[in-house]
Amino acid sequence: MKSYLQNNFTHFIYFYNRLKFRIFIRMGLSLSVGILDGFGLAMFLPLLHIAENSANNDISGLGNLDFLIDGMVKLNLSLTLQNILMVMSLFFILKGILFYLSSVYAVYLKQFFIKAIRVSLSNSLTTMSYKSFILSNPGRIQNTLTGEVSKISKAYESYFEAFKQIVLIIVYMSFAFFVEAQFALLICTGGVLTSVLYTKIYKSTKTSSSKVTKGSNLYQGLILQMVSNFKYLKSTGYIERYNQKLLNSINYIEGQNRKIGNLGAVASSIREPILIIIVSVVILIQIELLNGTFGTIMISLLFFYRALTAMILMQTYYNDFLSVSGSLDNMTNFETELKKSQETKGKLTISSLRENIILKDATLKYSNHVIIKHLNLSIHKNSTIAFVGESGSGKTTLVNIITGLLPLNDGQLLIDGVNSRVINLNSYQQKIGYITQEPAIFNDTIFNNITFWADKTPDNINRFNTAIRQAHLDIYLNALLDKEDTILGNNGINLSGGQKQRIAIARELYKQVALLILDEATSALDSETERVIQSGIKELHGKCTIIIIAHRLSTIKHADRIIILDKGEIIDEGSFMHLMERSPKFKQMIALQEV
Ligand SMILES: Nc1ncnc2c1ncn2[C@@H]1O[C@H](COP(=O)(O)OP(=O)(O)OP(=O)(O)O)[C@@H](O)[C@H]1O
Repeated sequence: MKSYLQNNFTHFIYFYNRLKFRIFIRMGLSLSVGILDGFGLAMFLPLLHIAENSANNDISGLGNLDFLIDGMVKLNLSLTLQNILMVMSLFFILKGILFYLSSVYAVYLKQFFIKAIRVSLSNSLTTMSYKSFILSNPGRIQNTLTGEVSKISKAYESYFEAFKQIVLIIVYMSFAFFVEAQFALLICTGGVLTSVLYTKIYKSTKTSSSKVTKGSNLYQGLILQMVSNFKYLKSTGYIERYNQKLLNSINYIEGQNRKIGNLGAVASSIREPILIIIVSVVILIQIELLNGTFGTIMISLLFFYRALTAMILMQTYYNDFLSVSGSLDNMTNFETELKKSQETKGKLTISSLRENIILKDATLKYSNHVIIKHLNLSIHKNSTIAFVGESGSGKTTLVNIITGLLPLNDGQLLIDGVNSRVINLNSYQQKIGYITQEPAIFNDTIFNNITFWADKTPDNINRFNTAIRQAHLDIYLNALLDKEDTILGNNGINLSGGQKQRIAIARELYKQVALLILDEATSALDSETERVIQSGIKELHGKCTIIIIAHRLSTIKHADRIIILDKGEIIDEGSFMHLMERSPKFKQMIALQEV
């Protein structure tokens, strides 16, 4: 019972934190609708009396609701059939108006709630630290931000509908108690006894709901991997085997969904027969054993009919809520994890790189595994520096530190002498260009891909054309029917590897970055294009700071400095010629490449 209450309280707090006082406005409106409905229904009793005994104007039997009759008398309304019908209609008209307001407010609140969640999730994802991101499950992120949000919408809807029905049950029960307390008490006892039956159904529904959410997270992960590895899976014939994993996952999720559906079917089909049996037994007791009067029982029954309908609805909505409550728990945990995964935000904004980037005694670990060890490095503005070393020596990690993606465990990253911890990293990263082996291509036009959705002003078009020329994309672009408005397709599916890289290079040239990272950037280019790009980069030599991660040592001949990394440490550095002369390791690397 305690955990039952705790669970529901947790959910209420979750909703309250996002809706605040609005929750109570919604509840207040529902309550008012219920009360007006009760008043309207209560008018049936004097109506019954008039019908039974129209000559005799002795109207009583409303129990504690007699004040309604008194109110009419005070307003000088004689208790005629017309007046009673008029007052009753008035109550129902008012109820209709409030019902409308309540429904409109509920729609507004739902939109408000879902929008707040979507905005908060996308903001939190934007400011999530890179380290947390690489340790997280992409399937879960995808599933939570899309499918799960829709389920949360359903959870919200059913939770408040159930809540509303509870309010109505309380209102109708109170009216029934006012009219005939003994009868009401007997029915309630029966109601409480049956609710024990439902506890088990609720519990199983909740368990299955959590399993559906976990299954969906896994399923989304599998889909994402299938899409990104589609070519490999297809060309190797592994796709059928991989598809079997998807099918297993689908079977699991749908098995749980079927269980939830079956439980719902059991719950809703036994509900009415049970309730009718209770009411019948209680009527018999009331009339046969306790000598109750039929008139008051009829009005009580009217309220009970309303209360029982509300109870049936409440149980249906509550079961609906439980069927998606796993999503709500998942969302709560996900939001908490996202909060913990936020990058630390310095305040100082950077407008350009003025002098240098310095690493002082830098150490970075993954768990307890030291990847970069007490490394010292100074990169001067507008110099070109290359990182070389065997696979796994820490080149990419080092670049990730320099770009502020990975915070150091020890030591300092200084940008123009300022510790990166006090810098607003986003302002620094806005000055960085990054060209990787797998360039980021968006399913949009060439213009938008390169300018990152800039307006087509004459100035921007000029900059775009210059970038296109420098990246040697002009011949390709001119041959296209839609020119710069050509859509590139998902992940640049319509492009060759070399074209993708040239688009990526053009984007960074357009951006006019202060620091350009080339991570094996020319790997997918043919020799001629590579030569052209190299000359483009050479053009940039001295105009911006360039860091190159290259396996092909021929591409870094013109770098000002080459840093040789081994197991996260700098083991040598110097110009190409310099290292050729004195570094056996470098000579060995060159020799291996010439083979
Ligand atoms: N997310 C991670 N969790 C744990 N260890 C990691 C993670 N990412 C990288 N590493 C480890 O850090 C070390 C350095 O990796 P890094 O990618 O920097 O090497 P690299 O020199 O760029 O290699 P390559 O030339 O193959 O790309 C490797 O031992 C790698 O296993």
